[in-house]
Amino acid sequence: MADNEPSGTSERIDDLEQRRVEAVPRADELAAAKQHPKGKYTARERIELLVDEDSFVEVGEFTLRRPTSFDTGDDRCYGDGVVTGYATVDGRRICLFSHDFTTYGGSMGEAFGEKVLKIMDMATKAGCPVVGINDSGGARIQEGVVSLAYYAELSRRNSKASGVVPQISVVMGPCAGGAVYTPALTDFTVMVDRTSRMFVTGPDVVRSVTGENISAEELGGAEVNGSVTGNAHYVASDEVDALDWVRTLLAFLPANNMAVPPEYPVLEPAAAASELDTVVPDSPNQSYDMRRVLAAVLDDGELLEVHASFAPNVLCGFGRVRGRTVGVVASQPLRQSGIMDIDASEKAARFVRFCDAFNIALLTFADVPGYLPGREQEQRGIIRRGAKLLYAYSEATVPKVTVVTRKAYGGGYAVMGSKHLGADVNLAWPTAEIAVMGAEGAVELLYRAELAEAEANGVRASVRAKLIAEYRATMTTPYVAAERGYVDSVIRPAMTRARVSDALLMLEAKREESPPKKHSTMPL
Ligand SMILES: CCCC(=O)SCCNC(=O)CCNC(=O)[C@H](O)C(C)(C)COP(=O)(O)OP(=O)(O)OC[C@H]1O[C@@H](n2cnc3c(N)ncnc32)[C@H](O)[C@@H]1OP(=O)(O)O
Repeated sequence: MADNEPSGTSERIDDLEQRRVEAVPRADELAAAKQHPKGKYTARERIELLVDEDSFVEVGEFTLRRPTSFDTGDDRCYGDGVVTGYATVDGRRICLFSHDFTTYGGSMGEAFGEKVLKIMDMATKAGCPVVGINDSGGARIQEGVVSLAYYAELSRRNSKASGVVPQISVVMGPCAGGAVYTPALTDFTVMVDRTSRMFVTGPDVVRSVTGENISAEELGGAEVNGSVTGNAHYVASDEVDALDWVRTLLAFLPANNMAVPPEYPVLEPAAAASELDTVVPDSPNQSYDMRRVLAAVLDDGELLEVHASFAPNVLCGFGRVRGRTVGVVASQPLRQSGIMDIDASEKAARFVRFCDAFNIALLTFADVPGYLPGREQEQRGIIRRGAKLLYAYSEATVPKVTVVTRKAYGGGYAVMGSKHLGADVNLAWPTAEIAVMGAEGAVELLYRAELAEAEANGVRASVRAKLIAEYRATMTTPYVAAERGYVDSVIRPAMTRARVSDALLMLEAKREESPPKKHSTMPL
């Protein structure tokens, strides 16, 4: 034994304490000195902001990287650029990892990769959510192919854990190259305005390969990933806001796919039920805010929106009805009249599949004039990509309750939680217009000859108005669908919360089996 090595028990304990000081408080002090001037928290501070006080148990704080043929490893430090462990959030267990940008730029090498995989495996076996806080320069250059291997391994773990435990990524700095695929494979990604960047190749590479000059913010900032690409589910104003959002999100979710979401005390909605009787305007061409409907249906009117600024023509988010989590998919007539387009379809499909995987009942509100027509959407693949939502609803076996508030035209009717896609309870307001298309378009198509004759006689406007009124009275009502049982009940809007909550209670123990298969072949 070397002279400076501890021999007795008390010396060994002292030695442990010294090592711990070096691995944790001393490392944090150095990290804070680098991160704070940039307006960023350290890896452990971020964990402390996320989890319950004193609940974090670190795993692998004494990990050291192995020397490589490239260097001697003299600069090695404990932890190897990532802090891993488990903790509780609101008393419920989570596993987490948090990149330490101040150690080798938070880049992933072998020891780092092993730590992350270990915690992922632990979460999957223990059945608890995983939160990954990303702030990294990507693959560690000194460790070459080994670091690439760990990215691939991590993608495999993400895929294995998908649908088993909720996976949440928080991007709080750079996230480039292969590193972006872990957030992409997780269920939710949170970015921080102006400090997060996520791109496959950064501006320098873009410039050298394509000659294009583009800033990092424009290429992969939080704003662009939140509203254009849809990679970010929430854009936080700062790091504290990002971690608050994750805490709120976790409170809606079950620990794993075998568990049910946590139950909370029942809260009354934020708006009176009677307000729903006046939400839908008399004119079918006038919009209204679907959030007003949700305010009178959900507990406390609370909706935790995901993808709020991406495809805002459909709202997706978590709320509660009588203390139980529901996944809300709702047309938003305020934005593009709530029409279904590619982004809206993919956004809602992903959300529906998440809810189905994690036993979260689906509550759909439809006011949708159909699928968006036109060259741009057709050429970008609205057929294949629009089919994703049909697929997701059809595949979902959780309780599904749908309310048609106004328009449910054409493919929009079918896709927004219709009975034919397996919804359990379908309700409609008396203002519902369930038809192949709106009255104006239908009359132009059906009465071409009559309208031409009326035109010749100088009475086109009055004939057209009469035909539209007739079509509305006979075709665009909820009663044609109700007669056939496609709608279970036409209800007074003010009764919506009561009827939705009764339906969800009735469906609480719903069990629906799907035929055995290896996996589906959904249109990706
Ligand atoms: C399958 C996976 C494939 C991939 O991940 S390929 C992508 C590989 N990564 C990259 O190309 C990004 C390389 N890094 C960068 O571009 C920049 O460091 C980055 C992330 C934009 C951050 O820039 P700054 O905030 O200015 O910080 P900085 O450059 O001074 O870096 C801070 C310290 O971190 C180090 N670092 C950053 N990325 C690293 C990496 N990948 N491997 C090893 N060390 C890395 C960097 O050398 C610097 O160290 P030091 O403080 O000078 O000792």
